[in-house]
Amino acid sequence: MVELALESVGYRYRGGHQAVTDVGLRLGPGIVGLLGPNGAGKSTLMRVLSTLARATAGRVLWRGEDIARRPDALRAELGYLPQDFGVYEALSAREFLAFLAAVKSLPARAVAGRVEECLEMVGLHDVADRRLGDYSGGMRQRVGIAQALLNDPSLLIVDEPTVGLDPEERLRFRHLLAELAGQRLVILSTHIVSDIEASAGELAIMAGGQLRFHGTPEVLIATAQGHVWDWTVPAERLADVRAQFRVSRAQRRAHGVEVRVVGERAPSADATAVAPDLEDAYLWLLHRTGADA
Ligand SMILES: Nc1ncnc2c1ncn2[C@@H]1O[C@H](COP(=O)(O)OP(=O)(O)OP(=O)(O)O)[C@@H](O)[C@H]1O
Repeated sequence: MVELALESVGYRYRGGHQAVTDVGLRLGPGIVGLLGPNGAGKSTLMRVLSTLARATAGRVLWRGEDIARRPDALRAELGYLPQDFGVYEALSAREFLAFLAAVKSLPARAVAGRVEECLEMVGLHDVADRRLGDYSGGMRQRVGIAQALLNDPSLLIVDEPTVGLDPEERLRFRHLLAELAGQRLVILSTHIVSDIEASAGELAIMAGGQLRFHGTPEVLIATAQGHVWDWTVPAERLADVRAQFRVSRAQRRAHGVEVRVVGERAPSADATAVAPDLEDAYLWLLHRTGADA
């Protein structure tokens, strides 16, 4: 049974900075969106879950076993795409994957077949002999996913994979991850709500090193019910409104700027209450837990 359990996990850097505090989570198959603003502690937590850093408090259990005691059991089933994934520019995707498959000790007779399967899965089969140096950002990220899939991992950890991608590549990458989930546990960290909006069945939201929410997007959205308003303001007031209220987005219209505001109460008598979406609910959560201060 694919299960990753975090019990009061904490991580303190050597200099003394407490990056993760008391995180408890139990995760099974499916896509989990790990969402949080920059500096929330996501990357640190991902490194702990990938056995690259050891929790300084609490423990992490993979299939019931402490990963600090038996890191290899998790590593054998882990696919990891770090935030700072780099490729060897002179190699082709096919060569690069074959190289990594050997480094990862895949059985020699299985390497060629598996490399082809992974290229196929990420849609790079037709360009697999091109130099990686000539790949776009999105294509490189797909190579990153392909290498993470080489060992057919049960646990796939992907850290901020859409940073630096253009909107089209971003979309394509999201679709790819959704297709790959199946029986795997995919943990996808991002600070962009739309990255996980369509795919994540579960959300874990961190801010200031702490877990602020864990549950389905629907539950998160329900918590913001009654706290979101549409309000049209003159364009010249926009800066003021932003300074005074939490604005989840603003759209210029012929008669002014339509802003969506989240908050305790209506920003003005002429604002209209509207149904929250995930972006609003995320902003509301950060606000009400004081994480956006
Ligand atoms: N090597 C380090 N030594 C000390 N503090 C660190 C180190 N790396 C990160 N931190 C701090 O730990 C906190 C959490 O950082 P982390 O990178 O885990 O956050 P994040 O949510 O992944 O943000 P980002 O998306 O910006 O990477 C931040 O305050 C960061 O400055």
